[in-house]
Amino acid sequence: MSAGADRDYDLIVIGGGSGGLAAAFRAAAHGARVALCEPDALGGTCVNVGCVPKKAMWLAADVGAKVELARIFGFDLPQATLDWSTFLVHRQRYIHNIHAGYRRRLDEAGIAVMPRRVRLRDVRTVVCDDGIDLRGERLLIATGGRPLRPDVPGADLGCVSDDFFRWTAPPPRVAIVGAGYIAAELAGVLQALGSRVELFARGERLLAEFDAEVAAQLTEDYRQAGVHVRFGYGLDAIERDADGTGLRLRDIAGGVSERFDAVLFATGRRANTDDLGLEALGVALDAKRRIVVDADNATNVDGVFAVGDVTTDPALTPVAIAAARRLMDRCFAGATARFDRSDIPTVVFSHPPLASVGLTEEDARARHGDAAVHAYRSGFRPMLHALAESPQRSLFKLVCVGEERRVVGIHLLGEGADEILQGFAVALKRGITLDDLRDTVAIHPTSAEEVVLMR
Ligand SMILES: Cc1cc2nc3c(=O)[nH]c(=O)nc-3n(C[C@H](O)[C@H](O)[C@H](O)COP(=O)(O)OP(=O)(O)OC[C@H]3O[C@@H](n4cnc5c(N)ncnc54)[C@H](O)[C@@H]3O)c2cc1C
Ligand SMILES: NC(=O)c1ccc[n+]([C@@H]2O[C@H](COP(=O)([O-])OP(=O)(O)OC[C@H]3O[C@@H](n4cnc5c(N)ncnc54)[C@H](O)[C@@H]3O)[C@@H](O)[C@H]2O)c1
Repeated sequence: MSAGADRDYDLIVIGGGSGGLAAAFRAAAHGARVALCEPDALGGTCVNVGCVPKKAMWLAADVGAKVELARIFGFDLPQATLDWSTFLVHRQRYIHNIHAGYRRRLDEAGIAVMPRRVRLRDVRTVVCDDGIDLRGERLLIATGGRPLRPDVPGADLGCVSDDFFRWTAPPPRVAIVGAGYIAAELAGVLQALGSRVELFARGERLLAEFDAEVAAQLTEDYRQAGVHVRFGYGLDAIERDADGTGLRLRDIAGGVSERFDAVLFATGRRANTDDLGLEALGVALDAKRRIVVDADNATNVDGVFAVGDVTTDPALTPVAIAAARRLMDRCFAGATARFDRSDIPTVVFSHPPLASVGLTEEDARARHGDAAVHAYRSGFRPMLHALAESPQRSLFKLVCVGEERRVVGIHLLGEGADEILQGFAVALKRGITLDDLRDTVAIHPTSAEEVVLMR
């Protein structure tokens, strides 16, 4: 460990989000002297404007939908409408408790927290926005990303996901632009919580990275739930109505949409690499201005590392955390293991949720050839929805390769899929075959049993 002046550290972490905090805690646990620089709320995107408040809204929407099912079953209940201001107290109290937990753990770990925005002065020094220099043997950049707006006239009239988390009531009519994770998630939440939602996708499908059939079933479920989904939409501009009461989308053919109370852009994110002084140090960035890291999360500059959304790694909280912990184990505990980026499971918290691990059928065919790929699917109405005669359907799918039918992809859309996948993701990583699944006795009656009963 380095000796030296007060402001010398073994590690300086820039950014106190998922990756930065995980790194700071792990390095300190190995005995390193750590400084963590974070000008905003601890926890970064995930805790403040990402996974956590999003999941809270998803849970509220899910409860509301279940109340509607309960009314169909015969429970004597009024129509479920959420008073957002009441719920937001619960959501923000939960987040406040996370902040307090981090604060306590940082103090206990002896990590110096600098509530400062910083930039790199040289490969061992960062300068805080109050002019103070900090020196570190190693620098870890974990500055995450921010929402990106499309480059069209009137884009500033629209909102992004950060703004969504400041809303205190659902806008009556919302246009969502985009077709990725955030568009799919917020469309479901807003529709279930009382907005009328129209989703404008520029491509021909939702969730381009996910299995096409499963994404098509989600589109169908959304349409059944009342979400208007439009594909092949070329956005040209956002305009405010002459009387100032609403917003309209103009498409590239000159067509003008209906009136909306809010337009929400879910059109991707941009890495926070501006104003960090990276160019001057020669830190390599890709075309999207993300930091290029190797398998060890090292940049091309010795002693400068990066984790999380600011890098080319998948933008998921558990990825940032796992990469950070492995890196710190290597830096400060002599470990050699690397973060294994294969078969990362993920869930889109849509309504119903879509859980996925491994290869889509399309990817498997491209990688292994058509003849080697065998897809198995089970489309069904989950019991809860069948009882209520609600149209929502589930689609579970397995993608297998070779004679032994090794399972290389599991894609689950439906009630409970978010909680079902984790265990099966372990099995997939262990290299199971279709026969291993079939040899496992089903748990009945569940949705999960469909995974082991597929023929
Ligand atoms: C709406 C939404 C929902 C999401 N839902 C999920 C989900 O359900 N599951 C999931 O796995 N992932 C989800 N994600 C993605 C997840 O939030 C990110 O992958 C994760 O937060 C990345 O962590 P990070 O540490 O790389 O960056 P961040 O969490 O963004 O943290 C970066 C931190 O760096 C700080 N910073 C920036 N510049 C500086 C500077 N110059 N000096 C000092 N500090 C600086 C910022 O203030 C910030 O606190 C979601 C994202 C969004 C936007
Ligand atoms: N449940 C989760 O784990 C979760 C939830 C939310 C976000 N995230 C992470 O955050 C990342 C960012 O989410 P996101 O939904 O913003 O990005 P995304 O990359 O998932 O989707 C962006 C969407 O915007 C569209 N788009 C981009 N530019 C456009 C334009 N000019 N006009 C119209 N459409 C445009 C793209 O075609 C795509 O459909 C995700 O990739 C994911 O890694 C994860």
